[in-house]
Amino acid sequence: MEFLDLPPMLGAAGTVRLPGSKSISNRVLLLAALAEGETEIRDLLLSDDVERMLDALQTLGVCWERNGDSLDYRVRGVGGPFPVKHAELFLGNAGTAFRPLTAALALSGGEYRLSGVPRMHERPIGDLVDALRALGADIMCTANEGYPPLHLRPASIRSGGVVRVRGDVSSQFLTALLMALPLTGVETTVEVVGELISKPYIRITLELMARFGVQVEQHGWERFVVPGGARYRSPGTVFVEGDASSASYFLAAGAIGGGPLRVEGVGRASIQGDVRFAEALEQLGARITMGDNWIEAAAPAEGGLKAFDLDLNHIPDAAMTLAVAALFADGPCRLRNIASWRVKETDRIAAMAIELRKVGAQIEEGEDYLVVTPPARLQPAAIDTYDDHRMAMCFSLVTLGGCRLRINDPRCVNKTFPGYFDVFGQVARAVPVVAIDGPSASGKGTVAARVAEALGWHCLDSGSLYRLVALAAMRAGIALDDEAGVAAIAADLPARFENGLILLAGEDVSDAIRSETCSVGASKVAVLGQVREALLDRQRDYRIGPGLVAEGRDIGSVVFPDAGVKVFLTASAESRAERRYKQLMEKGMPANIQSLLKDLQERDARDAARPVAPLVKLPDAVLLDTTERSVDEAVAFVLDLVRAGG
Ligand SMILES: Nc1ncnc2c1ncn2[C@@H]1O[C@H](COP(=O)(O)OP(=O)(O)O)[C@@H](O)[C@H]1O
Ligand SMILES: Nc1ccn([C@@H]2O[C@H](COP(=O)(O)OP(=O)(O)O)[C@@H](O)[C@H]2O)c(=O)n1
Repeated sequence: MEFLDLPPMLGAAGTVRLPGSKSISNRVLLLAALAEGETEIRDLLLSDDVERMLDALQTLGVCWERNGDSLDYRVRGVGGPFPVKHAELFLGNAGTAFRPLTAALALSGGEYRLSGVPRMHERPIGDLVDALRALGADIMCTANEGYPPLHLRPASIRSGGVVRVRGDVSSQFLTALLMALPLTGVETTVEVVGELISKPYIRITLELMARFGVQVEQHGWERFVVPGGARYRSPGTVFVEGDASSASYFLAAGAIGGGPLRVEGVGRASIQGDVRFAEALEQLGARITMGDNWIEAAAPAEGGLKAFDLDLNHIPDAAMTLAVAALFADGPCRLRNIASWRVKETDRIAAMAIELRKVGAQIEEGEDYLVVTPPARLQPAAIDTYDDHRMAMCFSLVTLGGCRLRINDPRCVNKTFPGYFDVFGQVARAVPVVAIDGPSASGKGTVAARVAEALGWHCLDSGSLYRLVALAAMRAGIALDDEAGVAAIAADLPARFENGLILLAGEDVSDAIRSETCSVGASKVAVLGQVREALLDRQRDYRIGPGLVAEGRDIGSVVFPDAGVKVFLTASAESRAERRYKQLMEKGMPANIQSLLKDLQERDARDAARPVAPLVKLPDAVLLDTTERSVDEAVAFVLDLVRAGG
């Protein structure tokens, strides 16, 4: 499976220009298609769900064109039902395309087949189908009653009167019906059965219908009257607001990661209900400021985020972000009235519970609620995303707790926000890493320790891990070429670094691992792929704020490929042998310069030739040859690179 490894983050701040709203994009496209006249749509969202709608409209005989590579589209409305009367539409997992098109096509007098991905076929549509059947539509659920795929056939529509639709499973059923009803040309009253959920989405629908010339008469949230003789007319140009649900990740990032973090494209003047996510965040203590077209979030003035108990029915999508923000609160947090999560891209309550537990949270899961108790310390984990863009996006916030995280199948974000992880990476500051790689005795350990001290950062001597593995394997009587045996030792190495000492099962082995036997042994176990793999996470755990200086052979290539500064430190073999000789003499350890040189050349050759993680100078690493340079000069050189920002 494809995955994305996110580094631990120190904080987040900056400005993000949001992609267009999915809800608005797909509604505006459908309204523009059904309207009389041409509509210019500016800042349309470019994403999978919108592609599904654009493809479907084209198949149905609606002409549209994109202005070059811009986000501006021109749609030539058909001024009534769709002209193409026979079509098969594949709509992926796009609920915002599937539901409204079902209603519009049911009233278009043609024969249509609508299908999607397997998950789409598990998402209920029965309430909408029932309402449309009550109007006379001929709709068959070809697999399971109440679920896509659907087969629509021409039928005489009994327009007018009252049609009832359930509002307590998905508000998209009501949206779909309202948007399609003007096609009948007759006044129709829609009565909502059950408590309407996600009301703000209905507000978006009504607002956009009004912009296209159809004023729905609203009686509370129970009755809506679509007037007779109403026809959609293009308003000319429509600007798509930024996506308020997508804004939630960045606002939460500002609240968790310091901020201030500003999102542009939504604000006080927004028609999207999810802007109220900002209010929820405010209740957690975040500092929120707002303009007409922007919102900014920063961490509480004092302390961390506060625990919460909130009814989130009005912001079901953005509420997922709060479930992850809860990991940073000062106590258990309750998310209430979120039953609609169960019929979204995945069963989001179940998925959220499983994944939040992976990072250490305690979870209580109910039919329509979730209680999240944050862990004392977040744990790195591989997060499954269930083909759900929001799972992927909201979990990225975990990294703001200084915790690295793997996101499986990260491309699911394409549904609504294709560039999400790049944008997140621009505002979130990764814990910085200086990677120093190079051959034996080139001075990596010495330089790394000095640089780390000067910066006040942590230091990792990765070679000592390979040395420890060799020592532990030799002591356990395991042959150094027994890959599985040595890897098992590496996976469970009882080693600690404390007060400048290196301890193996509590015993000080700082000098023992520097012996020639351990040097040769380390070089041998280092060629084993499984051993390297077993030590990978252990090395990555050293990436802790404010920063890390790590040295070895594959730090810049494998362990921390995203390191901001990469140095390839080297010196001639003769001077390295001489340095190592002096070093051993100072420690009172026996040595012979000729055999040191030979041994060092052999190890260099082994390190450079091995198939896994060989020692190479990467194109993005800066070469530092210290044959003619002192330690002080080498340290100053690296510090200059760090200060210059890599
Ligand atoms: N630029 C340099 N000039 C002279 N001696 C150096 C230089 N860099 C390191 N040394 C010395 O060489 C020895 C080996 O360095 P070390 O940091 O252990 O290398 P590595 O970690 O690359 O094996 C140490 O005694 C160190 O003081
Ligand atoms: N990141 C690393 C670090 C060390 N090693 C191996 O571990 C051995 C000991 O590493 P070290 O850095 O302590 O070795 P010296 O450079 O001090 O001789 C090296 O000879 C390498 O083969 C590695 O393969 N990858």
